[in-house]
Amino acid sequence: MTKKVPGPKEIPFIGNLLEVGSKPHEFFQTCVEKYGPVVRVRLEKDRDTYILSRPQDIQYVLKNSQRLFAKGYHRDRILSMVLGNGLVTSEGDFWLRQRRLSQPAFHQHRIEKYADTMTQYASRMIDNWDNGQLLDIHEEMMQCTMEIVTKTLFDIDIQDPQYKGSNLVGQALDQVFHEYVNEYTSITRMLLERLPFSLPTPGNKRLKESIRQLDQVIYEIIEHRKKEKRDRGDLLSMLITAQDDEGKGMTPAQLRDEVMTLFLAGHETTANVLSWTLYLLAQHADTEKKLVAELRNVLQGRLPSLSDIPHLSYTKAIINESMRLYPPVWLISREPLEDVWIDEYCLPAGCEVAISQWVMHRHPDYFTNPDSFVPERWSREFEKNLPSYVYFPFGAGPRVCIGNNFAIMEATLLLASIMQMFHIELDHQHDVVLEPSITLRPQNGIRVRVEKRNNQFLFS
Ligand code: HEM
Repeated sequence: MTKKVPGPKEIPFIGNLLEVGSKPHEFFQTCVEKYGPVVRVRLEKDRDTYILSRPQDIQYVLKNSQRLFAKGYHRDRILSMVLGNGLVTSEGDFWLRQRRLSQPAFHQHRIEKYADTMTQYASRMIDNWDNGQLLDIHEEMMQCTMEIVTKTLFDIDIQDPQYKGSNLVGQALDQVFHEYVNEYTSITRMLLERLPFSLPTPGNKRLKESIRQLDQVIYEIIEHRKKEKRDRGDLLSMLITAQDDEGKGMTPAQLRDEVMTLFLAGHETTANVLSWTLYLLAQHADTEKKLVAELRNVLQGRLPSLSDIPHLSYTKAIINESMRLYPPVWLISREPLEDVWIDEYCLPAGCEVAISQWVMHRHPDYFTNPDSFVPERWSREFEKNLPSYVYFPFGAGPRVCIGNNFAIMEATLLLASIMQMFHIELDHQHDVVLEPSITLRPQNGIRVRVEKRNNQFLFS
């Protein structure tokens, strides 16, 4: 016999939507605190959401993410239209084949080649900053990670004069990204999902037009590359040459979907890590001091490189702690393909199972002072004793992030490049607001003043 899953009272027709408001992450956290490890809430018209927060239940869902649980992205029509059937949105055997074909592009020895691009582009960004300048640090991180992903995906430098002003991939991708992510917040997306996408609203028209333009550009590049028949060292070259056991590669449509997916998945997430890390460092002078000491000791004033990364252990602890407090992906959602049992509770096929990094990473059972920024907690001993499936910024199981090593390398190199040259001061006139969209981002950016460190501080 199944027991009734505990959860907050719902209002007819709107369920718990009012309580969720613009802070679903906090609502989920309160539900777990109040009702325990399995909570039922109503956020959609036609199905319940079950929030799970016990490591063994999270393990069960994520490990069985292919056999028993689907990702359920077919419900998000706009996302499906932008990403098509790429790695993030596809399911079952199709996903498995694509994952196997894409995996070699992310092997450590392959992505290590991108380290120089990362520092080079970070240094180009920093060179444009003046001492004392006010800027939106999130905008800077978004631009820099976008340039890095465009170069590593397509071997295109969007600052190169030959690409400037022409209708090229960086601009087209940026346009789609802007229309999709900036114009469709989670609330508008939830409402729009109920309307036909064929409705000629200005937003729909703009999104469709930018996707059309982008498709044109991407298909041209793919065609040109296929004719060129040489490995340019970028991710696209790898995807074009990848073949399955039967010697079959990806069709142009599959390549298009994977390229779009990698661009979107690999760009804003890493920018968010960097923005939140800089935001935290600006509020923790002691941590900043220790970080600068490590950078000074390891780098001696030169730009960081791949071989420095193993020596930047405090930098790594800072990134871990920042992703604990501000996980760039704050929620993983799954849909059971059949009825599943979690203890004495039966979760029906087709419901939503929600697993939240925000909730788990701040869970008081696993982290002392869970809301405090303490990079020192990331000792070897602590990592060894931390139960699995409590800290998972990149997900886990078969659908774990394919770009996790790429992202950590990029975040480390960019953070080291920035912090050895600049001190970041928050602009206290500006409110930083968390926006839990698909990613956890600062809604109106983060305004800061950048102050150049003097050479004496750097080299003495
Ligand atoms: C700090 C940065 C990043 C974070 C926190 C992050 C987080 C995640 C998470 C949590 C998932 C799993 C989602 C789920 O299970 O439903 C995921 C999947 C994915 N990520 Fe990332 N990601 C990051 C950077 C990147 C980068 C740089 C790339 C590519 C260049 C990338 C490409 C992907 C792809 C393709 C998937 C889908 C994998 C699959 O289902 O097979 N991500 N990411």
